[in-house]
Amino acid sequence: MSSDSPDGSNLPNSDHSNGSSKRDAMEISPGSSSHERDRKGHRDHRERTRSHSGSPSRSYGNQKRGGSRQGNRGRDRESRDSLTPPYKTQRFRAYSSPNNYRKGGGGGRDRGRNDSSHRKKSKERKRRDKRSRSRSRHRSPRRGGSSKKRSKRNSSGSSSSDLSYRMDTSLIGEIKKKHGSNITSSGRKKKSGRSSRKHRSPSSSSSSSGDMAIPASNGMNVTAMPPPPTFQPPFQNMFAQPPPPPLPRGPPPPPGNHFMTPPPMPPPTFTMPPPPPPKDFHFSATTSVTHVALSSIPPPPPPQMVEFPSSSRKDHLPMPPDSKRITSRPVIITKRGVVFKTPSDSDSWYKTNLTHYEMLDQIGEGTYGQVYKAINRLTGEQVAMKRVRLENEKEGFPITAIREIKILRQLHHKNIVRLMDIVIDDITLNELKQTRANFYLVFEYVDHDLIGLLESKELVDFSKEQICSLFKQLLEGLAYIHATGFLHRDIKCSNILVNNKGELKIADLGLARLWQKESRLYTNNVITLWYRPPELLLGDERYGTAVDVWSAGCMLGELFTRKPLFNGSDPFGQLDLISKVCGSPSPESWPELTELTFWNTFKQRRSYPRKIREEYEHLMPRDAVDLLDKMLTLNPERRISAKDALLHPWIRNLEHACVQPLKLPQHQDCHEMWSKKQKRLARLGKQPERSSSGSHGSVRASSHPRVPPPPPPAPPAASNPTSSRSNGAVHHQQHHATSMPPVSGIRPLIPPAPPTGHNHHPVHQPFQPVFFK
Ligand SMILES: Nc1ncnc2c1ncn2[C@@H]1O[C@H](COP(=O)(O)OP(=O)(O)OP(=O)(O)O)[C@@H](O)[C@H]1O
Repeated sequence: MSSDSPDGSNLPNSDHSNGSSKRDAMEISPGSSSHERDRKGHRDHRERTRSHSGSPSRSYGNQKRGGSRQGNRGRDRESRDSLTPPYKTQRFRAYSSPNNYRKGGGGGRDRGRNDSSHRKKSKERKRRDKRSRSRSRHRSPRRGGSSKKRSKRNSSGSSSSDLSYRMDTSLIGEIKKKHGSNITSSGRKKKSGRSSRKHRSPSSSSSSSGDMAIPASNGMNVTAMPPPPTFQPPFQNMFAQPPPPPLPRGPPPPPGNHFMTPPPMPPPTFTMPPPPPPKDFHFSATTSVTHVALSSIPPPPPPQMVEFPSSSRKDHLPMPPDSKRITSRPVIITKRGVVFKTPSDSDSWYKTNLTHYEMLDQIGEGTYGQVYKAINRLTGEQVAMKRVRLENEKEGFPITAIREIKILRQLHHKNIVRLMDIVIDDITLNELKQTRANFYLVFEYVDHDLIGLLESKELVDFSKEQICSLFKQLLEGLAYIHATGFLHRDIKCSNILVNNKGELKIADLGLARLWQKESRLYTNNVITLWYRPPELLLGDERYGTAVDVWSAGCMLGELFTRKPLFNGSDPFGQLDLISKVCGSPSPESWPELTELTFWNTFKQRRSYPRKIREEYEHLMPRDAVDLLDKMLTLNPERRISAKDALLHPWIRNLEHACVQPLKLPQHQDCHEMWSKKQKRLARLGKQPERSSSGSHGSVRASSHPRVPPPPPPAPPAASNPTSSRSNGAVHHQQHHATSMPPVSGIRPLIPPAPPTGHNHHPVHQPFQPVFFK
């Protein structure tokens, strides 16, 4: 049985504790004063002594006299009744002042026993205890404070009293908290009166100071806990009572009355004058070594007052726009040791909240929320706001969003979409605790995405040079991502944005992650199926930047053909489609193939020859086909890198400035969601709607002449699934346009709730990027 547990949890065995708890529960009433409790303590001790010396029945005889209820303190006390005699002595000493102990504790007052041996024993114990007490008073703080030593010194009274004292103090605080401060103060003062005067030990003095220091509202206040009785502060003299002022001397006695007048009192003398307290030392009743150390720490600088644009809502911003805080993290060091400078534009972060944005329309539906077009009311700038739904409280902030934020903050390139800010629902901090807030990633607004443009054949036509220019931009962005040590892992047309100036931006880095060659395994379940490379389809988990190059290669073909190259409906179906054009994978050209998980499962009955050139020569320039061939190499080790692709003759020789500017629809923003909606309407035989975002909402409507809506796109050829992307059976099925009312005037700030029954976590079909490595 361990008797020295700091929290006392393992003090008694269960039987004893139960019994004694019950017993004690009947002894002390909640309103009983500590004086009463002290008396009870004496009684207890007497009873215990009796019980110990052979009359157990009597030890329970005082049940009637005591109160009825008691909290922890009583339980703690009672729970120790079952302990061995030495422990009992300790316990009792711990709970009673030495004075009380002398009065009632030693057994000498046990009038029920007159045998001399017992008296002798009691006296001996008393003496022993006295010695132990005097020893403990002079013990150094270290000894007294060492729990290790304490646990060894099982019979040492000081350690136990130290422990019990702490418990006692905190429990008193608890009781005070429950019943008011008048419960213990008086009792304790009374109890410790004599002993405190006599010993002036920290324990005794702190009993009163402790009472005063413990606020009634917080009984467990650690700082208010007085030092243990055996604790001697290092600067003991500093804590000595200041000398009393010399007594006022009266006028000199008249001569002749000397015998009547008492001699003037000499000023009190001190053998050791109290030294002045050290500089910067703030005395407190609980001062200890720790406090000395703390006081030597320079105080923190005073908090800076920061001006928020909207002071009423400033508390719910993720971080205050304290410029000092932003400049305090000027560089980001990645695992690879790549150092990025924090961009200068990050200074503008966290300076806005949702009230600063006017939501115009929904333009996209993402994996973890909707994307809205909005206008910054302060600057008039158009932005795209990607809503991050906190659907599941347990899951917290989606990891994909965290990754996207983290990575985008490190990527700064003209061909990568710029993350401008993060804002939160316009709610107070209290509301935030109760409800699930929405976070918004604020991006620069880009007018179109590539899928929206490719599907709007009537509106957009690309020349070969324009495609080359776009593709070069894509490669530049991708080469940058790879050079900085990241994999995008979701390159596809809907994630490639193009603005009206013809600038391409890579978006959606929700699946991106840091990549280290040969370092570890990554999840295989990434990249939308149609853009997924063969190594992933065969279960490779040690892939690299080549996966993005394959996806980009698929996009190159798609830019010319305006339809997806390989639109399989499952991984093996996808692999089959790839094999028909790129040839069947074979260990001859790809030796590592046999090590891949699904290689044995994927047994092709037919072996297909490679025929990329034949397939695309008539659709693309020869050089472009050559690059396509290099990018769609089955063996990832032999696949061209993004960096090398930029050196390919078809790309290298292109000058962006020499390319005819893209003629993009200014009246209509072409995003995937809008495009899908048009197709749906066309299928239903309805007149296609103009997207509100296309006219830039009500804000910019007047600046753009309205043109007649474009004719509905031709219905998809359902018979041939590979003939058109718009078959839609597999591709981007997850993007359901919500029925947003057309914009008329300023839209409400809070975006509409997602439609009921809608899958809030649309995923790339048919795979679901759930697990990340
Ligand atoms: N900065 C932007 N400007 C304009 N439109 C954007 C912007 N960002 C995203 N979009 C539109 O929103 C759509 C969805 O955005 P995004 O792909 O980033 O979300 P997601 O949740 O990652 O979607 P997914 O599940 O398809 O990966 C895009 O296809 C695009 O049409």
